[in-house]
Amino acid sequence: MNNKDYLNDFNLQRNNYIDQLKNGQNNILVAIRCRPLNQREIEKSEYEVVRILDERVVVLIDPYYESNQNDVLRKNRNKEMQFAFDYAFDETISQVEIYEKTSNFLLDGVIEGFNATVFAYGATGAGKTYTMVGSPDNPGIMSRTMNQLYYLIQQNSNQNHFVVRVSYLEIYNENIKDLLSIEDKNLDLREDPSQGVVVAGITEIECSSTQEIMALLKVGNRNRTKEATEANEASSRSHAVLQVQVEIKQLEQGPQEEVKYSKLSMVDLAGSERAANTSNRGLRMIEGAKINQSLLCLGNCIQALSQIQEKKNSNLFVPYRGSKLTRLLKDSLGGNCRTVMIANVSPSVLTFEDTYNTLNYANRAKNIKTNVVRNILNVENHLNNYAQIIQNLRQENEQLKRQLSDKQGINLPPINQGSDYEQIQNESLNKLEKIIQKHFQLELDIQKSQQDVDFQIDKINGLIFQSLQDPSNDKDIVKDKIDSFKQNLKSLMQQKEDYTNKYINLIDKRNDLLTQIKQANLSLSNNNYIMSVYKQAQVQTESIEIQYREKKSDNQSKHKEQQVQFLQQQIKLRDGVINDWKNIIQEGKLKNKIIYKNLKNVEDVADFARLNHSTITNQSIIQNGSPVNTSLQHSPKRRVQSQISVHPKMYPNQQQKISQYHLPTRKNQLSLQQGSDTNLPDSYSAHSKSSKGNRQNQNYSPANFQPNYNLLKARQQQLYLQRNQKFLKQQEKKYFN
Ligand SMILES: Nc1ncnc2c1ncn2[C@@H]1O[C@H](COP(=O)(O)OP(=O)(O)OP(=O)(O)O)[C@@H](O)[C@H]1O
Repeated sequence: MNNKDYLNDFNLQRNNYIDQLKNGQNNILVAIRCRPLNQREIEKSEYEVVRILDERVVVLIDPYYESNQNDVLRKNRNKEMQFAFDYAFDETISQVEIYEKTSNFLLDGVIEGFNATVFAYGATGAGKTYTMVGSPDNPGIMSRTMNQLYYLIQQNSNQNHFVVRVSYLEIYNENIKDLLSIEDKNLDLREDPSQGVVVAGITEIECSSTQEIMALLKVGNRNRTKEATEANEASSRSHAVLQVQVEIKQLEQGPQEEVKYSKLSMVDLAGSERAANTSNRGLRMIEGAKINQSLLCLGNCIQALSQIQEKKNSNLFVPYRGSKLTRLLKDSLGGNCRTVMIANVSPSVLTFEDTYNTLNYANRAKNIKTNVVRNILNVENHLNNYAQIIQNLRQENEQLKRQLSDKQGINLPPINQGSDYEQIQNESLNKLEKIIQKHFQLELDIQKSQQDVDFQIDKINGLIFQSLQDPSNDKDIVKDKIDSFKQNLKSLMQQKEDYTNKYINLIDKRNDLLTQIKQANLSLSNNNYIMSVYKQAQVQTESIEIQYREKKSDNQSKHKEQQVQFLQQQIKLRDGVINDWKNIIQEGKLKNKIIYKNLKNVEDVADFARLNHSTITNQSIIQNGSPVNTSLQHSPKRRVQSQISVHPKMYPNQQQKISQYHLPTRKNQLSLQQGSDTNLPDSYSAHSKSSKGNRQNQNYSPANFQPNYNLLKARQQQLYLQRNQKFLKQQEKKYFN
């Protein structure tokens, strides 16, 4: 097989592998990126010990090979070590190419609900941050990935609705810190049954463009823990994790709404160098140890996961809990996740040990069992070619440098050309940043005071309610207590109003801030930056407000529940009272019957009836018959007549007479008693059993005064209900005013 064939073979294998990754059969792609020698390294005339071949093989030349022959530990190392990866990139690879080859394919899965993770691994100064974040002119994987994500979202927006939320955190010395929050506190990890691993209380910002996310990253990166080490002037001492949560909702839903979630994690790991290598002591050394601990744990997890894949044995233990980093990335590494690791190395001879460690680490993650031996043969051929090319380029480079310095009159522009403009911009930026932070700090302070007052108001309201609820409390004591509570409430309400007004004023002033930002005429990137500072602060105050409202509505619903319980008790009480009254009514009805039966004269009937019917004045009811003349309603006694019923069948011709009936005098009461005679059956008769009697007197017979029990009952019930209502009103007044 010639070189061309085996290259084609390589590419074919790689494409197949990426296809398998896309289909979920594999879960990790490992790439190596070797950066160019930096200025310092060139100045020190350091030479390169790394060669990259065919975008796949890394050859590492051991500079200490000869001297190590006496070292027992290093004796078996080869002079040239070869490693094969899915991709290996040399210093000529552009930011866009590296993105397109390693990460672009992940995005199709992300908008389908699959998790994806991209790591940058490597020693300090090897180029991790450059690969992940890049520079404004040459953005790295994070920004390009987000661009593609928003592009795909736009392409799919007619089928799905997407929400993108971003959080940015760092893990420093095994502590998690929110990089998008002003508050400097450690956050906890929690395992949520539906959402997987979550960082409790982290700021999540909904973003709609890459620019917004990059501006947030800029803010976050400023908060990141950095220190100068010997190897890197601005060495990141923490692992930085940018997590992008994507919520995918189908626009046309069936009866059951389906929402997919995916998490895209982009991780810029802390330098993997050994603590000894950077001459670090004390705290720096502890940092180094912690960094190494979590990276080791990450390596163990990756190895366990690849073994699960290899052996098809899902029972193998994955030590996620060994570090915060692996706990956080648990569902990004395992399950439905596709992981890309970009291991960064420096070609310099001085970093040989770090490079060797990095390549071994990456190799553990991706132990490609392809025909390495055959490749090595070809590698050696290539190696010679590459060495020659590099030699040529070096010479060319030196020549150009000499030409440049020989040229008279050409002064390279100073690096800080245009510094006046930059200085003004920076000053404005700093000034605006301070103003924004001061403003939002004030908002936060007012918000907190307002919430404190609100909390006290709720507390007092609760106390009032409690005092009212306890029936055993002495009424006067309760009244005194409530009066003093009310006094407090009044002053608190006043305070609350003052704070609310101040808060409203501050919110109005946000517009002034925005105008100030506009008037500062900042460059586009500075403007983006300051707007993200503004947005971050705004989101923070708003999220505190939302958190408070949620807490308050929780409290309110608890309070409402208490009130409902109390009212339910009241209803029970009322039902009990009504039942009691119903029984009394029943009893009263029976009693009435008995009383009516025992009434001795019409006067008594009238009095009793009046007692029970005092408010019914205009109704004339004859039971089962026609109404009695209602013209006789002047005196209470006459009124009684209108309510007395006579059976129409008994006295068909006497209706008129009855209607003209005048209440009997004392004189004829006797005769009524003696000569009572009616043909009324028992059910209609008030008290007479006799069917004989004088027709003359029958008008005066008590039998004619049949009481309307239904009416009585209705009236009684009406009265009792009125009394109950009055009672309930009194109760309400007592408890709620
Ligand atoms: N591929 C590259 N091309 C050009 N310059 C690079 C490249 N990679 C890294 N650099 C430069 O090397 C320096 C160190 O890189 P970087 O800060 O990315 O390292 P790092 O691995 O993130 O280090 P640390 O772990 O200490 O944060 C930077 O000045 C960066 O611009």
